[in-house]
Formats: sequence, structure tokens, C-alpha cells
Amino acid sequence: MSFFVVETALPLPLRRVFDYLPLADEPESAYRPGQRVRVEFGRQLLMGIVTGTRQHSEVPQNKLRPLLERLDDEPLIDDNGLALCRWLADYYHHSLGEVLEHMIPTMLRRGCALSEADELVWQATGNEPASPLRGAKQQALLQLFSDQPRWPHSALTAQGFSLAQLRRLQDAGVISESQQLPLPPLMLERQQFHTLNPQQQSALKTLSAELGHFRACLLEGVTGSGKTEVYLRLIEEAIQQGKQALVLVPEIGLTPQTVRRFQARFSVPVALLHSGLNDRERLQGWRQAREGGARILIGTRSAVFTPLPDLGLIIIDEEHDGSFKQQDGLRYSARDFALVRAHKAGVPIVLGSATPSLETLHNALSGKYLHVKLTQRAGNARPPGMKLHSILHQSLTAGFAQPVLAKMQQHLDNNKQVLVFINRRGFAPLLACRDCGWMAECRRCDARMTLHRMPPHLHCHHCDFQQGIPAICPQCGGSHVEGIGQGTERIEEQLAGLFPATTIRRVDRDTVRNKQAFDELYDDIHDDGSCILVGTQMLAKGHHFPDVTMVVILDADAGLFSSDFRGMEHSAQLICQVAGRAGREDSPGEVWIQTLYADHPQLNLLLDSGYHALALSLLQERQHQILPPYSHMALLRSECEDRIQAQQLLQEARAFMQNWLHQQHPNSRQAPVTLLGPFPAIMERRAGRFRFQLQLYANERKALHQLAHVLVQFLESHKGLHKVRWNLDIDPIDTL
Ligand SMILES: Nc1ncnc2c1ncn2[C@@H]1O[C@H](COP(=O)(O)OP(=O)(O)OP(=O)(O)O)[C@@H](O)[C@H]1O
Ligand SMILES: [Zn+2]
Repeated sequence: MSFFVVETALPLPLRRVFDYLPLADEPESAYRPGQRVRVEFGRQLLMGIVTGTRQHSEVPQNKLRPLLERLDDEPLIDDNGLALCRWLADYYHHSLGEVLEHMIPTMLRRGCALSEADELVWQATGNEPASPLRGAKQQALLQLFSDQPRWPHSALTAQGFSLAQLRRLQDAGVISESQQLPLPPLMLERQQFHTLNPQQQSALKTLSAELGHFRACLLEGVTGSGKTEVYLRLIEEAIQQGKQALVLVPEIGLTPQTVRRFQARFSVPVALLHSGLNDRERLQGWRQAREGGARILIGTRSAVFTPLPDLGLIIIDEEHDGSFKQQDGLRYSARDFALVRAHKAGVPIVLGSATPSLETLHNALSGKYLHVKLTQRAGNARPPGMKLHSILHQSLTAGFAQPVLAKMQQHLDNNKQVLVFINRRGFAPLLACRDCGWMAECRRCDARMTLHRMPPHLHCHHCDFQQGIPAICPQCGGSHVEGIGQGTERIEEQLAGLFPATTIRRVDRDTVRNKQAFDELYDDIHDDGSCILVGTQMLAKGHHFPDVTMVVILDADAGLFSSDFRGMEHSAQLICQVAGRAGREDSPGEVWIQTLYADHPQLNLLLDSGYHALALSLLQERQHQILPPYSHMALLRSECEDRIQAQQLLQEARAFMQNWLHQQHPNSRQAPVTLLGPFPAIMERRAGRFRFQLQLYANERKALHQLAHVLVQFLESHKGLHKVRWNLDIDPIDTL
């Protein structure tokens, strides 16, 4: 047999593949890209993915080690999947082995077989019973199998049937058992589609004409305009054409209500992938999609990696949402990756939002994306009235202006619900001593500890550090230590005092710890009648509360003066999304925004002319400042317990890049990439580490990527500064 090596990608940060000798007696044809293999690396046992075979290796033959095991005959990742991973690894300058890990669920990464997700399934044989079956349970089972010939074992035990009862049917030859991948349950109760209004109809017509080929489309529809209805119809068409649809939603948008809404419309299996599932459920969802059983896949960010053999349509709901970008490890944008995936698969992708990101809007305005608009609310709902309420020189009760409280009372008297939005959980953002000015600060971050009352403790929201509340001031020994400012807990408490007869519900990460808790809360809110909801942005996105007619935004100012260049964009999106929860059904809604800056020009533009108008003005600013989307950006971040070293690595990186740029372009006055920094991050110390950043801007993406490529090589081979951690963030969504 001729000599060859197996090229393997390993889940290591190193940006290269590794050569291994094949298993004894295995021909080269046994190895195919996308199979899993087990290897020894140093002293570690790792699972790698085969990327190819070669007749020669740069590694001397006596140094080559053999593979320990080949786990798959058929590749787990197909050629399309591998090509997408190579694209990701190149684009984000990340190790291919780590990218490939994202493609497969945890259980497969640990080496489990695909069949681990199988389950016992009973199937009607169609034969008459060989022996008589009496007994009520036997008869009930016979009925079930004549209604539906195939039942997963778990569905039958859930209905109170035992294995022994099933065996009797099996012995009589009526049913047979097999191990199969269960399909997601079908909802028996079908929900009707709404009759689309003319705008929705025209949007649907335009979008469905794109089925069958690649096209990026922006569906810009005001809140409550019925975008979801349009998605559902489009999906229906794709499914009728024998295709699968992938729907990505933001992490907090994937409520059981959303899922039910999809499941109740279709008579095809809908698979789900989100962080609330256990490993086995994730493997099941992944296989249901990969084997084509599931025709619709709904999931959060990482679902974008799921193989879908008949992919025909991708939908990204709330495309502007920050949760589509992973903020550690492989810092990919699921939205941008989905665009590439749609392009390679030759299918349309619909980016939907009431508040599109400036990147997407820019692409739509320049004609690169198809731009479809819904400007009116669906059904009888009207857009909410928005009002800026100046609190300058006004005395406030519990943080609320009098007219706002009076208005809230009116809505409650009408048996409606009021939503109070404040993007700060806990009781107070600050604990301070009134005698000496001491403030509780995090030991590990440049940040203040948040005071929580339920249970009582101090909590750093940046590094999760927690400690008890001091009874006396640690600095002066005085007893006037108090919480200053307001968080959701305090507002809940104060509103209970102001509206003693009204139910107050707090919705934040402390009250809603999982999806089930949200589900229950959601049902409670729907049953509540008049009540006040106090919450963080958890309440803002995508929810449909039919009885909310008033929204109060307590601290809009917090977001107006961000030091990040995307600050205003993100604030405006949040304000619109929260405001969009008001008046979504027959009763009109109103939104009151308390502010100290009632003449803030951008806030006024947003209220008077809407998000689109503000977005156009923000785009103009970006164009003047040559910021994204008018330039391309990457951020090199460093962090280290030693401040000097964190800064030094970036200084050396900068010197290296300047030198390289100069060598490449000796005669040009303006290098194709502009370097800014190193600067300390806005929060310089977090979790005990000092953080610095270096910003890279370029007009041409190609120039940025060429530089990033050599930069990463430089950093990987950099000696010295071992303690400094670094990462390169391509298209960062913030510079904080
Ligand atoms: N054509 C229609 N006729 C009547 N009601 C409709 C119609 N289309 C949608 N609706 C209803 O209007 C409400 C809002 O629709 P939907 O949730 O699809 O809006 P959306 O644009 O996705 O909103 P948001 O961006 O605020 O989440 C829902 O209760 C939906 O059932
Ligand atoms: Zn901290």
C-alpha cells in the first residue's frame, strides 16, 4: 500500500491542520473529509475532523503518529459544510478545527454515534391480531394505532400505557418495534392563517418571486405590521416546493409562544434548537434537520450551522439584534454567515426588522438587497403615540413624573396594562455612604456593585462577583449606607406602594430564569387584566401583549451618550422595540419617554419622523466619519492581569502592522488600513484583567483581511508576553 497521511483539523486555537498516519491496513479511500477521528496530541486525546489525505508530509516520517480510531464511515460533515467552515475560518481568521466544532452537536463532539438520538418507536403492521385482544387498554391502543400508525414509545407511556401492554400487541403481530429517530410532535390543533392586508400581500408576492435563487431581502416593517405572518406564508410556499426553511430568532425572542405560532400553522415537523435544550435534544433536532424529517428549523444563533439538505429559504427575525453575534471564541455573526450560506445554497434570505441595522439598511438603500416595506400595523392596530416628557426641574415620585403616574392610572382604570421599561436590574445601581461618599466597587472590575434585595447582596454584573451588604460604611464606620438610583426591583417595590390595588409583575433575568418561567409568566400576563409590567429589555423584543396600551421608558437618557459609535443606533432600536409593545390590538397605545434632554435632536427626529429617518441621518454621520458601513473594521483586543503587558502586546502588533503596510505600499502616502490605538477599553479592568484595544479600519475589505492574516501569524508566533490573551474581532458590534 502506498504511503499517505490523514490531514486532520483539531479543536485547538492553532490555525493549521495536523498530519497523522492512517490506521493499519486501511486504504486511502477509507478516509473522507468530514469524518471524525480520535488522535493523540501531546498528552491530550482529541477528536478531530478529517480534511483530506496526502501522499507526503512535511513532518519527518519517524515523528508522525498514527490515528487512534476512525469514528465514521460516512462523513459527518458534507462538502458544503466543509466549504462553509473554510469560509468562516478564513473570514474570521480562526482555527478551522474550532470552526468545525460548531458544526456538530456536543454529543457527537464527544464521540457518540449518531444513533444515540434514536428512540424506541412502535409501528402498526396492518395485520389482524393473531390472538384476541380484549381489555380496555388493548382496545385503546388499537384505536391509537389505527388513528396514527407510528408512535414513539415515550408518547405512549406519557398517555399511561406500559411496555407490557405494548408487548401483548406485538405478540399478537399488530405492531412491531424499531429504533428510530423520533420526529418533533405535530400539533393537532391547526391555527388559521390571517387574511393578509394589501401591504402584506404585496410583500409576500415580491418575496416569493425570489424563491429558487439567491437574493438577500430586507423586510422593513414597523412593529406589529405582521412580518411574522409574511414569514409564515413564505415558508409555506417553500415547503410546498419540497424545501426546508431555517428561521433564526434572537435568544430572548425564542419564546414558547413564537414556537407554538409556527408549529400550529404547519402540518410538517418543526425542529427546535436553542440553549435551553439538553445535549440529547440538541442531537435530535440536528439530526431531524440533517436527515430531512424536520422541514422547518427554528433556532437561535448557533442553529445557523445545522445541515439542511433541502434548504430553500432562510429567515432572520429581528436581524439587528446583538445576540446574532457571538462575543467570545469564534466571534462570528450568524446573520452574516447566513447570508453567505444562502448565497452558496442559491436560496433567498429575508432579514426582517422594524429597526434594521445600519449595515443592512445601507445594503438595501444601495440596491444590493431587495427592500420590502410594511409601513402600517396589521389588523385594527394603530401606531402608538410617542411623547417626550421633560423631567428637567421636575420633582419625581419614585422616579416618575406626576403626569406620567396620572396617565398610568387612567390606563389601569380602563382595565389595560402598563409596561415600565428600565434597562437595569437589581434594586439600585449603586450603594454609597451618605456621610463620607464611599461607594461599593467591584474588586475585580472598574465598575460599581449593583445592590440587590431579593436576596440581599451586592452583585457585579460584569464579572458576576457577589458579596454581602455591609451594615456600616467600611470607610467611615457610619450607618448611612444606602442604595442610590433605581433598578427594576426598587421600581417594583415603589409601584406596589403607589398602586396598592394593582398587580405588579417584574420581568428580568432574576425573575425569569428559564424559558419555562417565561412561558408561565406570559400566560399570567395574558390572564391578568389590568397590571403593571416592570422589566428590562427582556420585555422589549418581539412579544405580543394584547392588553398593553401604555409604555413608559424611564431612563432613555442612559443610552444617548454612549462612547461607542453604535450607541445611538442601539438606543433608537431599543426605544422603538419597547414602544412597539403598546397598542398592538384594537385599543390605541401611547408611549411616554421621560428625559432630561427633551430637545435632544436625534431623540426628536426619532419621535417625529421614526426610526427610518433617524437611521438615514446616522448613516450620513457614519459616511462623514468613514465608519462602518462606509468602512470595514476589525478590533484587536488584549487582556492581562499585568496592565503594561496588555498594552505592550498591542504596541508591538501596531509596530508590526505599520512596518508590513509600509513594505507592501512603499510609495503610497495613505496606507490602505488605518490603525487607531492602542487605547484602554472603556471599562479598563474587568474580572481582574486590564483590557486594551487597537482598531483597524479599511475602505477595502480585501486590504483589511490581508493585514489581519499576517497579524494573526505574527501574534501566534509572538514570544514573550505569554500571559496576555488576545482576540481579533472582525466586524465588531461594539468597541466597549
Ligand atoms: N393580516 C392580518 N390581519 C389581522 N391581524 C394580523 C394580520 N397580520 C398579523 N396580524 C396580527 O397582528 C399582530 C402582530 O403581527 P406580527 O407579530 O406578525 O408582527 P411583527 O411585525 O412581527 O411585529 P414585531 O416586529 O413588533 O414583533 C399579531 O397578533 C398577528 O396575529
Ligand atoms: Zn466585577
